[in-house]
Amino acid sequence: VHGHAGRLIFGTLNGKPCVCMQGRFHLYEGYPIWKVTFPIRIFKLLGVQTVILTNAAGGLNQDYKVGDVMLIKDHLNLPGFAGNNPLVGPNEERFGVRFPCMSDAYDRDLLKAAQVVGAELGYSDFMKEGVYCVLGGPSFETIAECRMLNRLGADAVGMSTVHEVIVARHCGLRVLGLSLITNKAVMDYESEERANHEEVLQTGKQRAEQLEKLVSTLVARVELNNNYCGFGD
Ligand SMILES: O=P(O)(O)O[C@H]1O[C@H](CO)[C@@H](O)[C@H]1O
Ligand SMILES: Nc1nc2[nH]cnc2c(=O)[nH]1
Repeated sequence: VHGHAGRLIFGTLNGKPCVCMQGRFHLYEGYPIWKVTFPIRIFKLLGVQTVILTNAAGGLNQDYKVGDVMLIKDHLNLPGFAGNNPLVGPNEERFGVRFPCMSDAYDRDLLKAAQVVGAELGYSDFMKEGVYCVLGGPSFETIAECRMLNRLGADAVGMSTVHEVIVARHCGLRVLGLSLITNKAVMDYESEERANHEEVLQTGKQRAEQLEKLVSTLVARVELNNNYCGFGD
């Protein structure tokens, strides 16, 4: 998508071997869903154990402000309700089971670790925890859709992440998800606000440094055998 470099960056972050996707594929670009999630399986084959997925999202929760960072505790896969799931088709037994569990999709220890690191960095005021809902896009939501999603239990809405999470969990990767609330979803017919991609990019730039700090500090604490040091004891 415009503004996504489309590169894989290999290196070390705070001493930990990492690969970063500079950009991602989206359903609305016309890719089949298996292609959208293909990089996750490549990461698995490269030996990756933990994935940190980030996104820009519209805030549905009325308590959220633009610039908040929501730790994803769960998701609503709306395209999945209509059969659009990246695991549809013959199951690749090399990666995982036919019917993977999703009630533990977002790793609770990693989420706790992100909260601890966020608090240490002084970010608690803008850190939240909530439910992310994926839609196909590329059109932003109508007012009625935003109201419905909020009633269904979604705190933020976007057009990515969930498919990658499903494939990551299928092959046993641990997942942390972070949504940057780049705009407030319009829920009121009197509102003059209009969702737009420019605001999304602008909010992203404003929080970029703090998000980098949050992720790099967290990565420093993740042990390669998937245990964590410094948390829960
Ligand atoms: O989810 P990411 O890729 O962060 O981007 C979000 O922002 C874009 C819309 O402005 C859409 O691509 C939506 O999914
Ligand atoms: N669907 C959707 N995706 C977004 N990405 C960033 N903001 C939004 C939004 O309001 N809605």
